[in-house]
Amino acid sequence: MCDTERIVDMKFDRKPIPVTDAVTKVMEYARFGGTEEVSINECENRILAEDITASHPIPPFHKSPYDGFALKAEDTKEAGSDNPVTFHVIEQVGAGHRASRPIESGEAVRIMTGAEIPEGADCVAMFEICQTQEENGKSYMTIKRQMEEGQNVIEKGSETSHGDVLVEKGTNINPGVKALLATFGYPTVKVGRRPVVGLFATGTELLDVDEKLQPGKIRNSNAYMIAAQIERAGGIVKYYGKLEDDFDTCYQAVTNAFAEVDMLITTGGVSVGDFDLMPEIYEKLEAQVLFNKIAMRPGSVTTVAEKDGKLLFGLSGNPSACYVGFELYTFPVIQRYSGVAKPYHRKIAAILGKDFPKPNPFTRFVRGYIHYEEGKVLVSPAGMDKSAVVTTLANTDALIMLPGGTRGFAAGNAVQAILLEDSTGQATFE
Ligand SMILES: Nc1nc2c(c(=O)[nH]1)N[C@H]1C(S)=C(S)[C@@H](COP(=O)(O)OP(=O)(O)OC[C@H]3O[C@@H](n4cnc5c(N)ncnc54)[C@H](O)[C@@H]3O)O[C@H]1N2
Ligand code: MOO
Ligand SMILES: [Mg+2]
Repeated sequence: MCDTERIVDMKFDRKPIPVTDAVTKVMEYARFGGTEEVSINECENRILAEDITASHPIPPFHKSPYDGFALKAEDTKEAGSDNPVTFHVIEQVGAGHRASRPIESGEAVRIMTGAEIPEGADCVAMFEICQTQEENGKSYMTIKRQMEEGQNVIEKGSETSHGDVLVEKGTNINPGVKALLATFGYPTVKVGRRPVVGLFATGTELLDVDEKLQPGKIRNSNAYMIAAQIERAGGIVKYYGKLEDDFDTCYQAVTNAFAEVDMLITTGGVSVGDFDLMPEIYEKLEAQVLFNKIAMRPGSVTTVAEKDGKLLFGLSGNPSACYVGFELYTFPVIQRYSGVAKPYHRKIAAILGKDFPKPNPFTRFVRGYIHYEEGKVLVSPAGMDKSAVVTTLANTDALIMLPGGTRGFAAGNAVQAILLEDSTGQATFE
């Protein structure tokens, strides 16, 4: 048998594997990309590579939650509506300042929100319940209510103690995490490196976004879509442009790019057509094909190969198949590289919002969107459900995962929805 016949034979000899097996195979080659130190100003949506530990208690001192007077509660024990008790106001303390001396019985300090409670004081009476007067150049304050020890005092360490682990490594840095980094004095933070993900679109039919439509041609939408998916997943896009379906050009371009990136994505040319060149390219590259057929729709032809520990993702050319293939197989690899503790998209139980009567011989990932009704989470198909469809994707933020061997679903049925725009994640695919 000559080489061409052998390759052609291999092309058609594809054994579909279950989705979970495909995910497992890919993740065997997914690795953590190491760490780097970034400024607090540039760490949004990066992944913590160190635990955030309280470097001091919060608050770091007993502090006042109100503007008022700090005093000894004991001094108010006789106070009542008919029995005002008067205090000598010895000084005024704003946030950022401290009282110059401890207070004595009968004394009060005018204190502002956020200021340290003076030594000797054990409560704060809000301005609203106090009356003030001046006499002979001295300030006095009168109160007609009893105060309790500890009243209106935020105790040192009441929020968190020194040494508490507050955010674990592997967590996405959101605005709240940034607040903690600043609180505990982290001008820089250790995060996971982001992978450089190379990207090619293949297909002689592809036009650039600024080109006029021509007979038989279409604009290259997958490159823009995948670039945005890479960024949404936390990767750095290295777009190499589009390639015509010519073996030597494609082989050379893929070989060169593969050496420069942490992983490479191609779209198109993975099926069995005369101009589907990717199978031959993997062969010539001597890459190990992990799978080239998956028991799923869309994206059954999604192919993943490995060479020297790096992954090549051969995503389908059909836009919906390409989109789904990325979210199932490339997304968790990018997440793992970046150090995300839970690298898979979060899957939730939801109620199907519209009928989906199509039978599902294989696991089907219907592009859908989440909505809420009467406190319930619903997910509805976003539109036409064909592999070649592009328009439905604009309205997609979830994939409705319908098991193989089912005969269609009706509105109201319980289904599983894979959330594409939720950074919580989950530790396993299932
Ligand atoms: N005889 C068979 N034919 C096909 C099979 C099969 O098993 N046997 N599988 C079908 C399935 S399923 C899919 S999915 C497609 C996969 O095709 P390829 O991945 O080889 O992609 P292409 O042939 O290059 O293109 C398919 C389709 O997508 C359009 N396309 C390609 N690139 C882009 C892009 N960057 N932006 C927008 N659209 C793009 C292309 O024009 C084609 O229409 O194969 C089936 N065939
Ligand atoms: O791979 Mo194709 O997308 O199954 O439709
Ligand atoms: Mg094809």
